[in-house]
Amino acid sequence: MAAITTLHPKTIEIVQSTVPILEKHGEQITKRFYELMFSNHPELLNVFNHANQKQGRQQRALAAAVYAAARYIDRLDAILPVVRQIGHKHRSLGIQPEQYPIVGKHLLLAIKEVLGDAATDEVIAAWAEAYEAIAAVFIQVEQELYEEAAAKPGGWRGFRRFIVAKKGKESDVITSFYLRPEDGGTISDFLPGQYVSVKLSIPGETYTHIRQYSLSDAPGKGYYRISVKREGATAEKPAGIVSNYLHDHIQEGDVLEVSAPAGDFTLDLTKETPVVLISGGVGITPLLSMASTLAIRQPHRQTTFLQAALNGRVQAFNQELRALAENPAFSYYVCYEFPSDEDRKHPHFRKEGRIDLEWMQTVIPSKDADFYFCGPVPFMKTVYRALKQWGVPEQHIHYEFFGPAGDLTKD
Ligand SMILES: NC(=O)C1=CN([C@@H]2O[C@H](COP(=O)(O)OP(=O)(O)OC[C@H]3O[C@@H](n4cnc5c(N)ncnc54)[C@H](O)[C@@H]3O)[C@@H](O)[C@H]2O)C=CC1
Repeated sequence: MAAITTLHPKTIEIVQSTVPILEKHGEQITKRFYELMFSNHPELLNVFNHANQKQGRQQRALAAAVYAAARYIDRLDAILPVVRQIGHKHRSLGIQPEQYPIVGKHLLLAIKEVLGDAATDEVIAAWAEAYEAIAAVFIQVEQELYEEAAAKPGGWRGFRRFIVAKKGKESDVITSFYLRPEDGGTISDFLPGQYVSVKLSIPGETYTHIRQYSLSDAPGKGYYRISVKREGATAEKPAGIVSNYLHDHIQEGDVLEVSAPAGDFTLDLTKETPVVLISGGVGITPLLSMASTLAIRQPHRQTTFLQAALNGRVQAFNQELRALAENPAFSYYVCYEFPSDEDRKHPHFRKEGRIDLEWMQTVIPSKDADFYFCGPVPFMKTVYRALKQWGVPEQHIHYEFFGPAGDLTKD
């Protein structure tokens, strides 16, 4: 476990008393931070997701993480679960200890610039010290994760070349890629719910792109399967560069660079408690891996799977879930927001519209269960609030954000 540096009480006092001021300017500071850092270190654009930058999600996530760490600066062990979650992502991206001082330097420059006179030398020195302590915790946790991933049978560091052994359509918008290592070696096991990072050099793009995709099949099959939604352009964001490239240009026989599996949104297979898996759209991928693993490892464990999709055309893995539902311990219910006449004939179709607590209570046998969910952020907010309202304790609520973490308690 990470050894945590003890800071001077004065430093702690200055940092904690300035958190609210920095928070007020939070996104302005992190936006400026990224601008400054990328102009001095454009090579870091190979690592950071440019789309999340443009939408401001990365800025919000970084601001939230830094200020949370600063609030707990006198007891950093309280934020270790968050550090581990971010550490998994960093490990899959290949973040290195030497990148932390670069981030620190530019973060302080941005704080100085945005706060102006309020950023006295004393304040900046306290933040520099605090940042170093926070970075030390991240670096140590990440080193442990690198070692763990490399030490596993079939494990590796960094990226490994995988051949697309099979490409298959799962719905109008989702396509699966079955990946086998080019070197013909073994691949490490993973926990259902984990993801891999995929690194791509796309013709015409200056920098490489890295994206995380959940593994959608059970472990132990000799391949990794990712299932990618084609991200079309919307009012909020342009079409996804990577997802469209994968759909349109990556074919069977092509090579992708892939990280070892990572992530802490995982199903606890040592427990026997009932499990409820709730998916929205492409958020089904980690949950299907959990359901498929349960079928192999704990077929007797009571499992309820709620699948929300806009309609049958964009609904993925219908056949796989119907096959799983042949097990009497596995109940499967489908919720379509806009069902077609054909969709209404689906044997597991139970609800039209959006998922809500009232319906959840009619199909989920008991709130005494472990709940896992994943889907678009508005969907996750709905599910999270419903579970809280129902009285499900926080430790039984598990969820995963695709991309930078957000806050489900805020609108
Ligand atoms: N965990 C995450 O951060 C995830 C993010 N996404 C992203 O979200 C976007 C949309 O994903 P799609 O698969 O196209 O989703 P979608 O637009 O097909 O919707 C999936 C389901 O969520 C439901 N839904 C949407 N808003 C809801 C709300 N407020 N309350 C209850 N249910 C709601 C819809 O009715 C539908 O059944 C994509 O950009 C995707 O990458 C998707 C899945 C997981």
